[in-house]
Amino acid sequence: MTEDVLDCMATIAKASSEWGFFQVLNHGISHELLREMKEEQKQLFEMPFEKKVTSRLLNNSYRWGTPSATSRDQFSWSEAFHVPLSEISLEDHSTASSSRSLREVMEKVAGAMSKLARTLAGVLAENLGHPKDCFTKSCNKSTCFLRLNRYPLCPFSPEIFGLQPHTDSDFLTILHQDEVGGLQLMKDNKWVSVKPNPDALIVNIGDLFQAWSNDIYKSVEHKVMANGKKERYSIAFFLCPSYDSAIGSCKEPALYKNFTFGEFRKQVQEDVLKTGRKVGLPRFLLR
Ligand SMILES: O=C(O)CCC(=O)C(=O)O
Ligand SMILES: [Fe+2]
Repeated sequence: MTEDVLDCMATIAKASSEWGFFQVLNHGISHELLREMKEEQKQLFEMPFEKKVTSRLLNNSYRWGTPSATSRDQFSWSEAFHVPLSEISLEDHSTASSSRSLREVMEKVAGAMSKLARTLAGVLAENLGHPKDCFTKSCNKSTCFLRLNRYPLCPFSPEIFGLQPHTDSDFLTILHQDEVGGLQLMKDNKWVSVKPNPDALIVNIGDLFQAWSNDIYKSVEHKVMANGKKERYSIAFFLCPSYDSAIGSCKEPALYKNFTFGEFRKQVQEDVLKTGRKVGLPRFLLR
């Protein structure tokens, strides 16, 4: 490996420890493809709400806001399609069949982001002395998913979130945001805005990678602020393993109990149901 490559790998590892977030340039996903994706995404979301809710589009993957919210501060002013990669190309039996061009573009974006996510996860695993594919082996097309997000302009901004503060329940996320802005991440107890850069993709470490790395890499809280003037679009790829995958710590002494991704998801869902909030990793700490 050349010195440049080693430097780049060290920079990725440092950012994952200190920020839990970084941006990548020269990521191999063309502007043209990302532009086409946004166009398709716009057309999809421009359908009437009624149709999005009832017509089983993209295998019934439509979600809006926070239907269970009981107060303004629990609400997310956004809507999304949340699609496992294995379902992008399936016939969706919807009454308003989503277009073939949308599915084709999604397939391309998913393929490219998946490759990038695996490369980056490989770099971060090797940095801790483990084989590149030691956990991405258990990530496949039915466990990873793509989320298409739309943040409509919001008359109640800035009191309302576009997306509630959260950490991602995966290994690693690749995100493409448009030029509007609004994404913020937590650094040293302060919210920091992630300025849109049309050439960059955003990468963030998820809860599973934090547990596996024994807290060396950080799964950092982030949120999206609603915007009173402009709607915003983003697309995210989530690198997830199968539910039966064990997420042990790769170092001793381990900070976390051994748990499977399925157990983690179940606990998150129970906490959200009971308290309205995800607790996440602290539930699995050994002491
Ligand atoms: O839209 C964004 O910028 C962030 C999306 C996000 O955090 C998520 O989908 O988990
Ligand atoms: Fe997120």
